[in-house]
Amino acid sequence: MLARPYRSALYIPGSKDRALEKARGLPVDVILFDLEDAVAPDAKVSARDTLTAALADDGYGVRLRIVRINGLDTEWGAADAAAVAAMDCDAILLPKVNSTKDVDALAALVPELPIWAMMETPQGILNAAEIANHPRIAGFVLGTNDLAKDLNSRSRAALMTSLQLCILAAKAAGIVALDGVYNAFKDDDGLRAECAEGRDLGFDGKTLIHPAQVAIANAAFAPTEEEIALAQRQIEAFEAAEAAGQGVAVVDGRIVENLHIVTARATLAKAEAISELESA
Ligand SMILES: CC(C)(COP(=O)(O)OP(=O)(O)OC[C@H]1O[C@@H](n2cnc3c(N)ncnc32)[C@H](O)[C@@H]1OP(=O)(O)O)[C@@H](O)C(=O)NCCC(=O)NCCSC(=O)C[C@H](O)C(=O)O
Ligand SMILES: [Mg+2]
Repeated sequence: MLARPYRSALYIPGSKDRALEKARGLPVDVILFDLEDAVAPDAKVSARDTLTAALADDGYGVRLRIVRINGLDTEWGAADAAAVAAMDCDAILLPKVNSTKDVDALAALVPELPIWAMMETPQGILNAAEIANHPRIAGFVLGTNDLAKDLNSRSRAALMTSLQLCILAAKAAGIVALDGVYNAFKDDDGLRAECAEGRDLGFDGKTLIHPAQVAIANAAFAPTEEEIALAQRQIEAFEAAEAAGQGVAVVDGRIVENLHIVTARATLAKAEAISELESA
């Protein structure tokens, strides 16, 4: 069983039939079916039924299906959670998680599904390590719009400490971390640059708001052909060095040790997982 890729995670308003239909044909790794911010208050209740029916019809193939509910402190949250518990989906996403108590509250309502946490409040960021270690938590999704609002910040640079705290917490706990959305959905160059930055920081993928963003994220978070070729050469060189009783190999003038082989094997496994997903 290969590790699943998380390069692209597209939000789809749970109230929009056309978008729910369109998503069945999009090459995304993850779908974030939204009942929260993408759905207007007067459509919140009917969106539950729309989404339940869409998921029952299926057609989403191997994509990971995650449903974002409204907060449990809202008038819709508890009923959303009960509805999602009965939906045909893979995980539930809780917005504005401040502490493990919020996760406990959802876990009590939804006993089976893995829980993902929106990391988008100052309190939540300060509690990132504890939240990541909660036994029901499977992934973090950065909510950079809410975070910028609460911090009264005006640039991505100002969010960097928060992004990195979440990545540290996620890596230490062995869970997935997805970067926030890029709001200017017609600015491909800007998205490409932000995806590259997110990849360099260590995120597993990027959350998206429009189908036109999918290919850019998929390319940015996949190993490049050069990275794959280098990983193969590193493994070959290291195995040859080991056979000759050496603990270190040299490739392209750089040392290659056991720890680099761990990264090289992870690169190949990710490339294989992507290839398997795309041919499914
Ligand atoms: C941003 C949009 C409102 C733009 O919509 P629209 O003007 O309709 O776009 P297009 O006409 O270019 O759409 C072309 C076709 O693509 C389909 N479409 C559009 N968006 C999606 C989507 N997200 N998923 C699936 N399909 C989509 C349209 O139906 C058109 O199809 P067709 O009829 O075949 O041509 C819109 O993209 C949108 O609503 N996006 C989602 C917004 C959203 O989910 N927001 C909430 C999540 S972001 C967030 O909350 C972040 C976080 O919490 C934080 O704090 O940061
Ligand atoms: Mg948000």
